Amino acid sequence: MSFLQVQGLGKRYGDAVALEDVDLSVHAGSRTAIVGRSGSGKTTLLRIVAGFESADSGRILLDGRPLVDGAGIVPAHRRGIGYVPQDGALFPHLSIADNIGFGLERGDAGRRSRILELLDAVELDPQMLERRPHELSGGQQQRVALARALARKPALMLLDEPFSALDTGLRDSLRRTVARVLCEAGIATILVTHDQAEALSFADQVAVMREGRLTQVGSPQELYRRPRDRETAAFLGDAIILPADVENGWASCSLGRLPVTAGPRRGTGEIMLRPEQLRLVVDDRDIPPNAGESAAESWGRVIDVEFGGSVCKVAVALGNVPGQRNPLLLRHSSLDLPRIGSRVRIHVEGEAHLFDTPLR
Ligand SMILES: Nc1ncnc2c1ncn2[C@@H]1O[C@H](COP(=O)(O)OP(=O)(O)OP(=O)(O)O)[C@@H](O)[C@H]1O
Repeated sequence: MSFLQVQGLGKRYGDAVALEDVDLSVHAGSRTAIVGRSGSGKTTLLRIVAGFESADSGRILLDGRPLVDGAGIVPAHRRGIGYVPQDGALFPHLSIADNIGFGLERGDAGRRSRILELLDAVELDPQMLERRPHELSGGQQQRVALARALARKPALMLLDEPFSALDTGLRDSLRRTVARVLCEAGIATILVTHDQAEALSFADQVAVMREGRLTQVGSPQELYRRPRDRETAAFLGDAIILPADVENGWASCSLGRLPVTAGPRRGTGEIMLRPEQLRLVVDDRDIPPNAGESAAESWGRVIDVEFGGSVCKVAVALGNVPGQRNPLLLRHSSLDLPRIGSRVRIHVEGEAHLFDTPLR
């Protein structure tokens, strides 16, 4: 059974719809990421679950207990929910020890040892305990914010873009620490983020939010490989989208004849491939004029190369589609980058994905 259930949640600010009929289930001890563009309603959803905002309609149940049900609301401090905002929001006048121990009883004999235990869990040095927040780096402050939110052993942790102000290396390491700490404590977590790579690597359930609605919810693999539509596909990573004629589980497109996950559907529509499904073979020597007619292989000419370190981007104009306006953008190793103007083979691996949109 779901640990957190959000049912038909709605919220307006004046005429602006922030949330519309949002349903979400989160299992005990699991990690959910909510992704979506700026203004799509992610923070509003988190703040209503935390109890900092009220909903106009809908219900929220935590472990079977109603938190929001019509006019009835459990106040934020009675929900047993931890919340870490983007900037950590530490108390600037309190020491690190008192920030972490803020929610713990002052006279409690175990208070000091609990603070030390939390400091250790978030991998901070005990020498920092008497410092003030401004004497810590941004990443260290976010670790303190997490330790403070963990102090009262919440049943659910809400993280609102807690890594977004940090640079990439620090962000990755802090994300791994946070995931480990929450997993060890068995705390169900919802992370809000703009960053698709962060969502896909952190969560075991990803929910995509658009204009106040959850448009698709599923495992990271399912959403990445089987997005419902173009916009979700592009939001979760680079996508190669091509018109195709679909019949009997095969798609005929500018890259040849590809197997497609279409079930019994047939007609003309759009298929999607992820760039890692396309392998570019540099081969100037002997490409016969009818190359590209075989299944899952095509050929083209390199029109641009963008050096990007470990992964580079190669723009290829397909040879068998003279009128094609947009070149394909393929990923390639920096070790054997093709020259601009050279001819290449493109080999497609795995199945193409057909969007849910109706076929013509
Ligand atoms: N207090 C408020 N008063 C009026 N409108 C608000 C308020 N809070 C949010 N909104 C509006 O509600 C919509 C959703 O905002 P929300 O902050 O939830 O989006 P978000 O997806 O978290 O965006 P971001 O990623 O930029 O933080 C936006 O159109 C926003 O302008």
